[in-house]
This record gives sequence, structure tokens and C-alpha cells, in this order.
Amino acid sequence: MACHQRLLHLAVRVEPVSVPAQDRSASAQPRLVADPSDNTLIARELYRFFRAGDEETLALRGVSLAVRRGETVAVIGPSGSGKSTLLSCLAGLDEPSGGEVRVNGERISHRPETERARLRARHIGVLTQSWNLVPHLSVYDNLRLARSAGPGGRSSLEEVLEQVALERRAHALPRHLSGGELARAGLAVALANAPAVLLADEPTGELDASTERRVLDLLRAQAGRGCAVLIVTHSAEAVRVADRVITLNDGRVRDDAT
Ligand SMILES: Nc1ncnc2c1ncn2[C@@H]1O[C@H](COP(=O)(O)OP(=O)(O)OP(=O)(O)O)[C@@H](O)[C@H]1O
Repeated sequence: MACHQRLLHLAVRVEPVSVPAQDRSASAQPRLVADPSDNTLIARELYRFFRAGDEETLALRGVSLAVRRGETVAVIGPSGSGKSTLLSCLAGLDEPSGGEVRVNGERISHRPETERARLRARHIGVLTQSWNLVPHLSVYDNLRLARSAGPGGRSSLEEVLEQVALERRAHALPRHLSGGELARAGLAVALANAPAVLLADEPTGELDASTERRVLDLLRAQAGRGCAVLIVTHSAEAVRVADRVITLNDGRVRDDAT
């Protein structure tokens, strides 16, 4: 069998099944808690195979994890270890080749893209370094747009802006914001629909130390409000504030409890 066929075979052979914890290796074992409803975000045995021309990569090799309500988890690992691929699969932005992702009890993987987008809008806030801001809209209008795409939330948009201490910049355009303000505006957009899960990909990469700390504090505060927060990061500070650290290596999990 050609190499890519072997990899694809391996990837699609993995069934999205519930494997008893004792049957899994310690490294792949999701941290399932006694009350399964506390596991807001669950990934089981995720595989992701890429082929670009002759180049074939198995970016995720059986990644399992769970994040509870109110928990902040940092995902670290060397460049190319699969962190962003994992986040994309968790967010339903990408489809795993095998395995499954559940958010708030609903399966988000292996569904049509429109269905994944609907589930993401309902359950997940995503924060990336591009901040997901429409450049010609004010911070407030960006927030309004994000809310119109989802189920809304109990807080008013003004309250969401207060949560990230940006109420005074509500009418500013993104290009007039500082780096820290941009990060907080991106966070406000991610929070527009009161998500149960907040996924952040290198949210503090470009920020100075004190701004970074402020953004991390805001992410942790969301966990304090009951969100399950997962941060992909290279930042030692993010690792320090996390309740738990998951290390990826070559597409596999090594779970280091902190
Ligand atoms: N769309 C794609 N097509 C082909 N290969 C991809 C694609 N996306 C990711 N990969 C490969 O999958 C592997 C994991 O990439 P990923 O971006 O997830 O790593 P990462 O840990 O986030 O890296 P970094 O810390 O540098 O951002 C890498 O070998 C990468 O080249």
C-alpha cells in the first residue's frame, strides 16, 4: 500500500467510539470527570491527515482530551506538533479524518460545514491572532454582527464590552486600536454569544508582558463565569495561569497535570 493510502487508511479507520478509560494509554486518556456533563469540550481519538502534492502529514494521531466548565487548559508543544490543527478541529473549522468532537453534549465533527458553523455560533467562541474583526466596522458593530450570527446571550453588548474593559472604545474602528485593545475587541467578539467553550490560538503572541497578562486574566475570568477555556500557546505566562497543561508532540498528547 502506498504511504498516503496507509495513512489515510489509518486515519479513516478510527471510529468515533467511547473507549473505556482503562483501555487507553495514559498519554491519550481524556480527563473525564465523574459527572460527564461537566466535560463541556470532549475530543476522542482525533486524527487529521493532510496531503499537499506528494507531501503527506498525519498532524493528529489519536488526540483525546476533555475540558470542564470553569477550567482553563493550555495546549503547548513544538512548532508543527499539531496545536493549530487541533484547535481548528475542536472549533469545527476543520474536520478530523477520524475521531469525534463534542461540545456541550453535541457532536460537532462529521457534519456539513453549515451545521458546524451553526453549532460553533451557538457553543464556541474562537479567538485567533487575526481577531476576527471586520476592518470597516466599529468595535460595537463587529460585536453586533457576531451576535446576529448566533443565539445571543443574557448580557447586553455593552456589558460584553465592559467585561473586556473596552466600553470607551465601542465606536472605534479596529485600525485605531492598540494591540491590547485589538485582542480585547477580538475577545469581545468571541464572547458575543455567551459561548460555553472559548478556544484561543496564540492570543497573546504579539503583546507586551503587561498587556499579555491582562488578556490572560480576561480569559481566566471567562472560566470563572463557567466557560471551558482552551488556549493554544507558546507563552510561559499562559502556561502559568492555566489549571492544566496538555503537551502535544508529533500529533500526540502528553498530558502534564499542573
Ligand atoms: N492545510 C494543511 N495542509 C498540509 N499540511 C498541513 C496543513 N495544516 C497543517 N499542516 C501540517 O500539519 C502539521 C501540524 O501543523 P500545525 O499548524 O497544527 O502545528 P502547530 O503546532 O500549530 O505549529 P506552530 O506552533 O508552528 O503554529 C505540520 O506538519 C503542518 O505542516
